[in-house]
Formats: sequence, C-alpha cells, structure tokens
Amino acid sequence: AEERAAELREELQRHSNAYYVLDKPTISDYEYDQLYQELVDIETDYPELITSESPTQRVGGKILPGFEKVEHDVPMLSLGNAFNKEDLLNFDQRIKRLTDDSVQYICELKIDGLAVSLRYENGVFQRGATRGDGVVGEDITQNLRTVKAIPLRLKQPYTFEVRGECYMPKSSFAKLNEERDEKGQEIFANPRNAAAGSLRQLDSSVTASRNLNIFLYGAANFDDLDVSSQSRLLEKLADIGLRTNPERRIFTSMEDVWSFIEEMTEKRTELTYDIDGIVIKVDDFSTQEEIGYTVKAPRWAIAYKFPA
Ligand SMILES: COc1nc2nc(N)nc(N)c2nc1C
Repeated sequence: AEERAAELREELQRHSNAYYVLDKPTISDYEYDQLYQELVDIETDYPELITSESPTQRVGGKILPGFEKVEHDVPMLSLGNAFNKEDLLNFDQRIKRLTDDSVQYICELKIDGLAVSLRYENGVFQRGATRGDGVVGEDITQNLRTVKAIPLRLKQPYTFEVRGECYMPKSSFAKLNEERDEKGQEIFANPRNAAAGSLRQLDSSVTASRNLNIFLYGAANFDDLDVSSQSRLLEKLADIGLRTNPERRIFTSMEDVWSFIEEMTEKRTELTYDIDGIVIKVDDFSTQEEIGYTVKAPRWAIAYKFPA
C-alpha cells in the first residue's frame, strides 16, 4: 500500500503539472479522478501513509483564527515606474551610464494580482506568504496550497524561495461576481481585489473554490539553481515544475522594448488575465549586481505602467 501510495502521488503530481502548469493535459479528468480516488482509498485505510505533499492534502480542514506574520528571508522589492517612452529612454540612458556592457533587457508582463513568496525546502512546499510591506508578510500557506498550479513538490529537491503573482483569471472573476450578485453579495471591483480577498480567507475551502492561478517571476537564495540571468532563471523554474508566463521577450534596444509594449497594449484585452504593465529588467545577473539597488527598488529594473 505504501509503495502504491507513493507511485500514485508521483503520477498525480506529473498529470497535475501537465494540466495546471503546462496547460497540456496528459490524461482525461476521468482517469485523473480514478487515480485520485485510489489514493484517497489507500489513505483512508492507512492514514499513516498520508504526506503533506499528497494532492489529497491541498485543502486544509481547519479554519485559522488569524494570519501569522512572517519575515521574508530576502525582502520583496518594489519597482520604479515609467509612464511613457521618454521615461524608458531615460532609464536606458541611466543603465548605459552604469555599465558598459551591450546590455540585454528582458520584458515580462506585470500580472495584476497579489505578490506572494513560496518557500520550498528540499523541493517540498513549506510556506507561502503575502508580500506585506516587503519585509514582513502574512502566512497564507494553507490558502496557497489550494492553488493547483503551485506544486507541493518540485521536480528537484531545491531549497529556496520563489516569488510571483497570484491572480484570478478574468473568466473566474466574471463568474464569481455573477454568483455573488445573484446572492445579493457585494461584488469585487476587479480581479486583483478578488484574488486578494480570496487569499485572505481564514477558511481555505473558500480559497479552493475561487480558481486562483499563479505566474512565478523571481527567486531568492537560489544559488542551488546555478543560473546567470533572469531569462535562464525563468527557464529553470519552468523545468522544475513552476508556472512562468510565456509572453516574455529579450531585446537589446529600448526602441524594440517600446514596440513590444505597443504590441502588448493591443494584445492586453485578449489575455485571460489582467496585466497592469510590462516589467523591463537587465537580464544578466552579474550586470544587475553591478548596477545595484536604491533603498527600496532595483536600479536595474523598471515597470512601465499602462495608462489607467
Ligand atoms: C525584480 O523585482 C520584480 N520583478 C517583477 N517581475 C514581474 N514580472 N512582475 C512583477 N510584479 C515584479 N515585481 C518585482 C518587485
């Protein structure tokens, strides 16, 4: 039974990764449910075989009295903002003054959700927290465990923190507000508020019902991963089972960055999730270190914000 339980956990994690992270299902829902039920039956007969990373343990039973405060191992930074092309050209000039490399920029979508940090220890999801003020956040582990795109065990036994944006897809937001409106409940103003409200639930079964998703974009204490740039970090995160956003591009000229921004300004309405800007970062990590940080934000990155 123990061997079969471990086999089922591994197979369910693989299918779950394919479906929720890669968006490429490998078996039918029916087949998945059969395997899942087999694991539930074994765990019911042998409760001592239940492990924290079993997919049957995603929705916690207990209702929390409140949220514990947690201090981030490495502070979660904020970003300087740009509002037009001139701001970006000025940013480019500042960067060129601080480094002589022919710098490469990586552009990533700025997802309009809630910034969270996930800590993995030896590949197992241990703790999830909100950004809070960047130094101290709130422990929302049991709510983040209900987000199916968050693997409870990575494909490699790494110990590090990943950062990303937890969000509610536009379709789930519309459906949730329709249901709330029908019940005479107050509706959410936008998907970001709905995601934040869904993650600040003391009862994780409510969170589980909200169909949240996540894109990871950064990490802390990730020496194990041995990556030399942001673009390689994102590839590595995807390789080990974490969900990253595919709409990312690398450019060497700010003119090309601007063309990408114009392209995404058009494409924005077709995305299945809200974005509030584009984040432009120096891609190479050693160049990032050379450029450094201000008191609260990296000097090597800027967030272009779409007009409200
Ligand atoms: C380097 O720091 C950051 N990088 C980011 N990248 C993306 N894609 N989205 C963000 N919201 C974001 N936020 C911060 C503070």
